[in-house]
Amino acid sequence: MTAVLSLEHVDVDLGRRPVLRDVDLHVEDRQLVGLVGPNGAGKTTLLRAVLGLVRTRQGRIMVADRPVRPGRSPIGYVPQRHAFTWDFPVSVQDAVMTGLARRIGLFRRPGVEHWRAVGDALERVRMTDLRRRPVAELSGGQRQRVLVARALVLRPRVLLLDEPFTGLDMPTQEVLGELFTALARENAVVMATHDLASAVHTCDRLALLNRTVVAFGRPGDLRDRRVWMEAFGVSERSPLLASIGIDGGVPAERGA
Ligand SMILES: Nc1ncnc2c1ncn2[C@@H]1O[C@H](COP(=O)(O)OP(=O)(O)OP(=O)(O)O)[C@@H](O)[C@H]1O
Repeated sequence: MTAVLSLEHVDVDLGRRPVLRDVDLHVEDRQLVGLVGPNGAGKTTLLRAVLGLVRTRQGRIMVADRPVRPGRSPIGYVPQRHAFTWDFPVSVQDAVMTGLARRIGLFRRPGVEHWRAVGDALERVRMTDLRRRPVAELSGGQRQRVLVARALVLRPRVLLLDEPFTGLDMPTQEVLGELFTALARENAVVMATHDLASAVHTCDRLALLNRTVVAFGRPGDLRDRRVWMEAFGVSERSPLLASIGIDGGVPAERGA
């Protein structure tokens, strides 16, 4: 199968400092890929490079067989929840409609087809019943769903999620993980996360990033503790290894 998102030999510098080096990553349709690595590994920079928001020094990024173009490639981006203003007096459906603002254009009102796209997106994240509720009244998990719906209104081929589990309790993480699994039946999904247990449990593939892709594979195949130690810069006594079942156990996972 061909990749819907591919990065080949990608280098990115920020402020003249090397941040990403020789990154290779290939994501197929209907794959849920977890992008994991320590603080400063370059996860956000990689997502921003895929969005065309930072310049690559060299290498190639292709989305749906075309070089990435900022704002034009079929990519849905779900920012971290704190990056969105939640105390603004708008309803769930209006917040989701902002995902179409660029397409609708300045000073034009949304048409029937735009409201249909909003309705479809809300249905996919199971928020139809709450569509008229002010966003200020939503829980963290519901807010995450609104942001996902806002990305889905553009009907992207690739969905990028930036730290979707941060600050959410385990039951909410589990329900969201199921949602992302369902979305990955129709889209390629790339999720940057610090939540290793959820990533191992939810994702089809993991990319271990530390300035470059240290390892890529099914969670169940990434059992060599040395690659985790190298990617995260931890010792073999680190609780990180135990938390993902590498320490003697076998990680539970989806789709092994
Ligand atoms: N605008 C910038 N100018 C220079 N360096 C930057 C800039 N933005 C980020 N960096 C550096 O690039 C590196 C990668 O940062 P990035 O935010 O991509 O990592 P991350 O894996 O997302 O980290 P975290 O998990 O902490 O969010 C860090 O060393 C950071 O200090």
